[in-house]
Amino acid sequence: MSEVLFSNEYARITKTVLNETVELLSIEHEHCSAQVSLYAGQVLSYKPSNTQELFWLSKDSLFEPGKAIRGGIPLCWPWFGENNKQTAQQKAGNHGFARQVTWQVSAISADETAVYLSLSFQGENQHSLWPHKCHLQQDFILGKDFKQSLIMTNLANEPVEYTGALHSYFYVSHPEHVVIERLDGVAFDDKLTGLKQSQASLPNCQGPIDRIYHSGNTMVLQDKVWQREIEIHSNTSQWVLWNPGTETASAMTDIHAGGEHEFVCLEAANTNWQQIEAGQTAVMQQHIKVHSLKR
Ligand SMILES: O=P(O)(O)OC[C@H]1O[C@@H](O)[C@H](O)[C@@H](O)[C@@H]1O
Repeated sequence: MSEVLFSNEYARITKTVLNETVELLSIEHEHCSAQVSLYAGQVLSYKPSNTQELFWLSKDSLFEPGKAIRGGIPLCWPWFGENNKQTAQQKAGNHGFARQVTWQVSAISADETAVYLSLSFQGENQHSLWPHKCHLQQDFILGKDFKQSLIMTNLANEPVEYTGALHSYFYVSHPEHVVIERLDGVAFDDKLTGLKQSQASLPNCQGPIDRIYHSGNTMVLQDKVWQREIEIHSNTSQWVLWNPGTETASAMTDIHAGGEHEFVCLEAANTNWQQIEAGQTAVMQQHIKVHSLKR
């Protein structure tokens, strides 16, 4: 079942019901096409015209209540990874609840440059470790480039703390053929060994790899076989680089066979607790540009 949500001379946006939990928006514009799930408020696809897909989506991804969708850009919020405030009595799943709730469309428009889409979510008592009242908005500008802002408003009467990430799964020819030279020499915490503030050169992005790099500098992910560069600007303090490698991926039911050879996650993240004062707003954002290196 499909319904046209928006249409003008520049763009057309339709909503399709996938199942009882998941509704998908399909976006068509002269400069790009994209797909966004209202469940999880998650971009699943973005394809600038005349180039290939930017994001990877698992063929075995689950689209079920309480499960995260594997691929695109899941939101890790209000905590990234394991919540270090959890206790034996109060357990917290990985990456918070924002990727498992339903978002609403709050605005859509389009002009010759782009589609402007805003999604929102308001909640309270979503998790015993994070019972606060909050409002989230995601603003997307989908044109020749991809822009995403996560706007977090604290509606509680006291300060709240969050960590988070825009967990982008970039579609690549193979992690072995991907280099991110700008991560060379940047101090990182290695989540696989537990070592903090390590330094090492990064010959490619072959998994297993799971690192928190302490840098907010612009990154360029270079795919030597597909001859494309993905340039990512963010306003966050860390970059998380993740690929599970074959052993871990084979044990994950929502990654299709060999899927780990098709993506590299480079996540714009704030992995240290950030405070938002009562009534105040904070923003995590990324701006992604795709360049072809083909002559
Ligand atoms: O399986 P999840 O919860 O989506 O997490 C995937 C990965 O996400 C990354 O951000 C983490 O650094 C990894 O440690 C984690 O394994």
